[in-house]
Amino acid sequence: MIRARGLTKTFSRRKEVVEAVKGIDVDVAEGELVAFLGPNGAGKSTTLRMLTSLLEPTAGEAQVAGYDVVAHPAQVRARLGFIGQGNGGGFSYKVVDELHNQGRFYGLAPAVYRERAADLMAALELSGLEKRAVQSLSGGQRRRLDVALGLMNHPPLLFLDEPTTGLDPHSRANLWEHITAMRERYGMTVVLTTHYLDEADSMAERVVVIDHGEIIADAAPGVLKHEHADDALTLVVSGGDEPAVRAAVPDGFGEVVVFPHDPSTGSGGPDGLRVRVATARGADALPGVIEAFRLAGLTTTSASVRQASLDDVFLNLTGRSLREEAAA
Ligand SMILES: Nc1ncnc2c1ncn2[C@@H]1O[C@H](COP(=O)(O)OP(=O)(O)OP(=O)(O)O)[C@@H](O)[C@H]1O
Repeated sequence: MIRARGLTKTFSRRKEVVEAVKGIDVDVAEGELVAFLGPNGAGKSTTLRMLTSLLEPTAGEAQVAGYDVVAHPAQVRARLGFIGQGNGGGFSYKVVDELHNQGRFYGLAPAVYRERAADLMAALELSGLEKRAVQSLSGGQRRRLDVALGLMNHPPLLFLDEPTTGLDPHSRANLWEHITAMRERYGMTVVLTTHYLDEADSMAERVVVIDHGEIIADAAPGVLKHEHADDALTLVVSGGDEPAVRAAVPDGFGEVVVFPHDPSTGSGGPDGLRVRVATARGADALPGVIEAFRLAGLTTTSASVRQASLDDVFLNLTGRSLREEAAA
């Protein structure tokens, strides 16, 4: 559905030159749901705008839905829906008029756009809001209207630029439910950008991590975490000192950190130690560590596994925390 090679965008303004996208190669197969994940300014929107033919690349090429984005922008646009960061709906228009106008824009016959608008309003829980002015909708309703607008031409490919930014967690989850339902219903390929790590992790089948205009990783979230980050086991042990604990950790594990245990915050007694062990597949590895400790005469009084996150992946790849950058 998408094939981009060496896609590049350089903005020049006065003396400032910004290399927003630095020669990315990316393929998206029909039916995939792909999230572009990266910090602010990474180049996600610029990439999307090139792939939707809204912005001409400085170099490189991209075929989208079978057409070259530079040579055949009209054919590309006819085959995609694009939901940008700003709200598409005109503020004072009524919801239903917005949808009908969109249908007219795509050259649909009145009977067709009326039926599609009614259908999409029902599917996206907008029924009853037909006559409401767009400006009176809640943030979540506005975003669902944006999705409806993007789907009026029944596109085989849908692009969403940060669809859930600014929504509360409930509205974000709700919008995701609708996006996945719409995708199944229309068999669409979906490409979106986000800087919400949890969202990319739980919802996307494939995550393309983009930083400083370059793709630095591209795989399923589980694969990224397995390849680029470790789970962390935390055990509280007693019956031995730090050297004994370190010696008891079996070979093949990652970094081992030993802290004095604070008995006021958990089990282990006054002589307990808190041990953090980095490892792949933490849940599977934990029993082996507990058994190795037991054989070394150590007693494990509590244990937990923290699974690697996409933030760990980003941190290991870039030395920076995406979570902290997003918060900043
Ligand atoms: N029209 C423009 N003129 C000059 N620089 C631009 C322009 N558009 C984007 N940029 C710059 O290109 C870089 C990439 O921006 P882009 O909007 O693609 O990032 P992003 O990953 O989508 O970020 P965000 O999550 O904040 O939307 C940034 O440094 C940005 O300031």
